[in-house]
Amino acid sequence: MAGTAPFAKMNGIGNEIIVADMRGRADKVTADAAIALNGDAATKFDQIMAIHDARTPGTAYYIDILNSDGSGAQACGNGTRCVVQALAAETGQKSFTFETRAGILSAQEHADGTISVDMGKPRFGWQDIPLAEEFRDTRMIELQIGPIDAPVLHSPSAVSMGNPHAIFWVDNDVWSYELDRFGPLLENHPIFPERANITLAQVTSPETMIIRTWERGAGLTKACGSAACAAVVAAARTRRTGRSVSLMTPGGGELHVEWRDDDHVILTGAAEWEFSGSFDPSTGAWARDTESAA
Ligand SMILES: N[C@H](CCC[C@H](N)C(=O)O)C(=O)O
Repeated sequence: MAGTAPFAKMNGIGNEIIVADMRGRADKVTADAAIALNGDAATKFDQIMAIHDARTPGTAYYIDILNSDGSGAQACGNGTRCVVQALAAETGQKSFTFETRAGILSAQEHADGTISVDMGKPRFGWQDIPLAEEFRDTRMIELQIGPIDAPVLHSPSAVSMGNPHAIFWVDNDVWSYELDRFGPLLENHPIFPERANITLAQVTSPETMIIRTWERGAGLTKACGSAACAAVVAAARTRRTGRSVSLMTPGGGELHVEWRDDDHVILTGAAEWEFSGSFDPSTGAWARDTESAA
């Protein structure tokens, strides 16, 4: 055993995040540790953002992202903001370049404490998302749930933000859908060979929308940053909104997404520290730091 590692329990507008400090060590946070931490009400989380030493010149750190079921994720916008806030508090630095399994991304903390993450360029090709079969136009794919002649949800847009997303457009109240019931079926639908994050989006104006997300590997969450990016890109592509949109999320928090003319998608929002502790990255056994005990 390589010894315990420090962690901070944080959230990105309600998206439950554990930032794990794995710098200077060769081991990884295991799926078993993730499942154990998620099984404890005090450390229940949506994603672990494990900060490792850099692998690539020009990047500060490699970030390994785990979902609460122990699976890996390529992108996590809300978690990346938490990582930036933790590192900015530690170092005084405001801008960072990270590597994740989806590639290199940059992020910065602003004077008002909000943080912007450059989530990179969206991808729309069916093999890139990925989908199991060819769709020439992923603005609307054939997929529905509910009675065949009166589907409850149908014809989502599909987008990769490094990770796979399906966005279902709803005209009426986004809260009226049983996403906890449909989420698992859609996440694991055979059309998504790597599963998918499932979002319901209600466009309320060309600059605003409300989203709810069932996350791949994590279930219902209070916010999902990459889903916010996917929803805005898909909404702009289908002329439902412009390219700069504020989103309300189930936790009550607001995110802002801008799909810039250079094709990069910028996610902006807050991050919040809750408490710190140390944990065993192989088992998930943990203890709260006494000075941060509530
Ligand atoms: N909460 C994250 C997304 C996690 C995505 C993950 N559930 C997956 O792709 O497997 C966010 O803020 O972007």
